[in-house]
Amino acid sequence: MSKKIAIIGGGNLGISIAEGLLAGGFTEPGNITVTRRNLTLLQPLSQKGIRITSDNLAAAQESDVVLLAVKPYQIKEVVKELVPVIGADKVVISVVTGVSMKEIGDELVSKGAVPVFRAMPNTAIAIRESMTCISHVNASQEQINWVLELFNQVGRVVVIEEKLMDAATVLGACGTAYAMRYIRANIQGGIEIGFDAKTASLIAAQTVKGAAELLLQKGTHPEQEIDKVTTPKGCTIAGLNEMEHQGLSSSIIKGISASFIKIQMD
Ligand SMILES: NC(=O)C1=CN([C@@H]2O[C@H](COP(=O)(O)OP(=O)(O)OC[C@H]3O[C@@H](n4cnc5c(N)ncnc54)[C@H](O)[C@@H]3O)[C@@H](O)[C@H]2O)C=CC1
Ligand SMILES: O=C(O)[C@@H]1CCC=N1
Repeated sequence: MSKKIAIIGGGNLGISIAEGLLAGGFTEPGNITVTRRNLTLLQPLSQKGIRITSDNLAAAQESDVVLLAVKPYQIKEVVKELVPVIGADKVVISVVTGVSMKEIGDELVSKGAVPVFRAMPNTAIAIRESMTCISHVNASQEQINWVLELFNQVGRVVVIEEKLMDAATVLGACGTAYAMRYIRANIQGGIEIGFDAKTASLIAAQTVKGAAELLLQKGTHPEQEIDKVTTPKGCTIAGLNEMEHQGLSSSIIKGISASFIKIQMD
């Protein structure tokens, strides 16, 4: 029988997850409940048959899987609220940045060995192109398989040690924003060299998508693919070297480190 899923915190990510599960046909709309305090922004989900409510307790009680998608500073209050209805028969999945499975488990200690997962997806989950990193504790192989299948439905998934979860947040979740900024810079450059914004956007986005698919489908290394493009004395290497002279790779590496340090500090 299909599991019922409660997404607690229907914001950017919570809504994207609900949309991705629906788009992939992973479960029927009626098996998904999304909660937030102000329901107005959840109306579009409701129109697709997803249940919406501001009642976290009822949503969790009626569900087999409780997916926590609130902000880090909100999670302890939410988990405390849900303690009466969470037990070892339920699966808790947290997508909350920087909050460990132990911190969540400690709030549930009175309920025994509750299966807790951490999942770090990104907003591309809405179109089933997420990269999701998963860690877990107290979970059976069946529960692990189900959670992996859930996130496989909405992109690619990899199991990691929890100690890498902050790094996963940066590379795999913040990474969507980094990629968007790179694409936007290409659009700005494209306009400067003559394209209208719409054409520049199409070319820039598809070119980045194609580059990523080359790596994902062929399993090659970026430098192998770069060598196929950089004709000797050609225009590509002239532009690429100028970007490196301006600090392209170094700025990205420093930015990733800055995001990581921010998580570690919070
Ligand atoms: N946005 C992203 O790309 C990613 C976000 N995350 C993590 O996911 C979590 C959510 O992030 P966003 O969706 O961006 O934030 P958000 O602020 O858009 O969503 C949080 C939602 O939780 C709701 N909420 C707060 N307290 C609540 C309560 N007591 N009961 C019910 N709902 C409540 C808020 O109304 C809001 O809609 C954060 O912990 C974030 O670090 C992780 C990976 C990617
Ligand atoms: O920026 C943030 O804190 C969250 C975590 C990853 C994406 N958004």
